[in-house]
Amino acid sequence: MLVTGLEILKKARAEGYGVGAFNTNNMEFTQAILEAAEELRSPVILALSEGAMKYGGRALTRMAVALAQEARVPVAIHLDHGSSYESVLKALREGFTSVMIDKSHEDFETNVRETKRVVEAAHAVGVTVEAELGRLAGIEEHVAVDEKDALLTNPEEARIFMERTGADYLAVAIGTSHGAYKGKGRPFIDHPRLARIAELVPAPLVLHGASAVPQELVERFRAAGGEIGEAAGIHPEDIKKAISLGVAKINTDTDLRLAFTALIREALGKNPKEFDPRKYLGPAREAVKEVVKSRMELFGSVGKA
Ligand SMILES: O=C(COP(=O)(O)O)N(O)CCCCOP(=O)(O)O
Ligand code: NA
Ligand SMILES: [Zn+2]
Repeated sequence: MLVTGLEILKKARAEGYGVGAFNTNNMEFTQAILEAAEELRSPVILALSEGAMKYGGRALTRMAVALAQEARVPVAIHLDHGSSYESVLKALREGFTSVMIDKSHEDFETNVRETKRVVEAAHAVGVTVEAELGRLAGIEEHVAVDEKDALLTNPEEARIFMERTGADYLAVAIGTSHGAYKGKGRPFIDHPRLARIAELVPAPLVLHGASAVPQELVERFRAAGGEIGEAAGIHPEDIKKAISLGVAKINTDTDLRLAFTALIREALGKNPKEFDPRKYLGPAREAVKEVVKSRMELFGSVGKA
């Protein structure tokens, strides 16, 4: 059933498990994510970025909303990284049940003002809001303390920010970053900072840049002809610890992209004569579904629907 992001995340934080927000840009990812959720009886958040909205248009948004309504588990349709009030209004008009307004690159007062404006509009139509405070940045070990402070979420600021904006859940910067290169070896996660934020912010917390970038997937991608450098993601133990400290929404996009692309490269390499897209998109879809299921197991959302 189609529900708001807060309906899913409030329960998750209260009961100490995480729920995956998985990005989709097409039919195969959407099917993989929803099938995984139904098979594991897990709530799930289908995340569409502005790039996805541009790429998939009405075909994507109508499919996502319609399938979410028919789903036998709670599903929220979420605008990921909404960059403007106008972009959020478009998502609200498409029937989204969760919207992110990301003004984390602006100064504090601008972020508060813009986020508050989106909260008023979204709440007026029963949709819940994710905001962001702090700069997503992979923090290398040598980075000076004051530089880390400038980038990562300040716990006291987070409390004031949530009280002044009325946002429903908060994306925090604690060392993660988007993409396949999150830092050398085991990327830095500032768990003590997260614990302080969670003490001051009762709302569900959101972890961006949470993909694991597992080495076996990186190797498989390379073996199939893909080129990728020194890739590293967030260690499963860091995800579990973050959930135990108050993270309720965990964003995964890179791992799905790697799995999908590795399988397509393999299928095309294995059979140069093949030109039926179902023969390479189908196996790729299955690979995405397997990654989604393993993430749900890690987050503890299996059976929580
Ligand atoms: O936090 C994340 C994903 O983190 P990850 O990269 O660790 O999976 N996200 O918010 C997903 C970002 C998706 C960006 O999509 P476009 O390319 O369309 O702009
Ligand atoms: Na988001
Ligand atoms: Zn993100």
